[in-house]
Amino acid sequence: MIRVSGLRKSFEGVTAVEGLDFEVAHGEVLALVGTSGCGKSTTLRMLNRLIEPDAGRIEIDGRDARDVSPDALRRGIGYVIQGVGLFPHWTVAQNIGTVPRLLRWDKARVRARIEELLELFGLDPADYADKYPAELSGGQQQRVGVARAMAAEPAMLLMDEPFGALDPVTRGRLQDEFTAIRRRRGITAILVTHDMDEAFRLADRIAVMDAGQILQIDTPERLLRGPREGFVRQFVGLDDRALRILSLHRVRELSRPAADAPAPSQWVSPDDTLREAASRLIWEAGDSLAVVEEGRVTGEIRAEDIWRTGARGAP
Ligand SMILES: Nc1ncnc2c1ncn2[C@@H]1O[C@H](COP(=O)(O)OP(=O)(O)OP(=O)(O)O)[C@@H](O)[C@H]1O
Repeated sequence: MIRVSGLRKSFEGVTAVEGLDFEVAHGEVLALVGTSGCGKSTTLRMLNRLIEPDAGRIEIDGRDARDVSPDALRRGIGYVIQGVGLFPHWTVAQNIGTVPRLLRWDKARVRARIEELLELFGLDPADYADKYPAELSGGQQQRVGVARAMAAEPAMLLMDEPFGALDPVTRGRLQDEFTAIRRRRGITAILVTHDMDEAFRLADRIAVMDAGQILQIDTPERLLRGPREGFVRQFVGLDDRALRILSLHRVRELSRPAADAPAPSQWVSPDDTLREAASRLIWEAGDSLAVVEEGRVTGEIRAEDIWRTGARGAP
């Protein structure tokens, strides 16, 4: 658990962060969003003491960050930065093994962990472990960067635009991998992103920042339904808020019972979002769709239920 209170930082008289207070619970992902220069990266870098705050307190799992040496702190916190920052003269395996080696894990354990992470991120260890960063695509490097940050199973991950500068397909795939790993393992993370869709997709809560302050910190759905200020309204994009709310919910939440049958030609899976189901219903001009798992109908989803979920005042 991370607890930040009264955090401040200025650079030569320019205020970067002004009186930040927030908490991140164990297993929670918090996204920091806001316009360029609002203090997101400075906030992250104070958490791992790459920048020392002018005032305020950072507590990580009950310990004041000032009482832990910067090196020890960073070994316990995975850090992913935009542009990856892999060591170019080290292989993929050496890059991923950096922190475990610093922590003096024995060789076999380091090797096993590297293989496990490469597999988790869809990179076959036999093909990739001994490659150098320059031999990988940008998306593969980015995956290795995230794998490296997670290698020593840190209590916390700080991610600064980890999936930025990728094509939408690769970004989507990495976001899905991150979500899958989170479900399996649990990850406590703070994610800086410029992409609101990414924040809605990955975060449990979102902090909207402006001029070094947090204007509102809330779950994606509460931000969409109740933005408290003009800036937050603008930032979360109210024009398509109904659709954004639908993308936060899954078909399984609204699936009604239906008779067992083979899958018809048009169907959705329980893990599809309501937004995907709505899009398909509009396309098919239908009122309902079969919910299918492993080739059999397991339920039915109705348009009226979906519309109600996206409506103003829905619970
Ligand atoms: N080392 C530094 N020296 C001087 N000013 C700095 C330094 N680091 C950040 N700043 C200033 O502090 C403010 C906040 O910067 P920060 O990088 O935290 O913003 P950001 O929200 O992460 O921006 P972006 O989205 O563009 O990455 C900016 O005005 C920036 O110019």
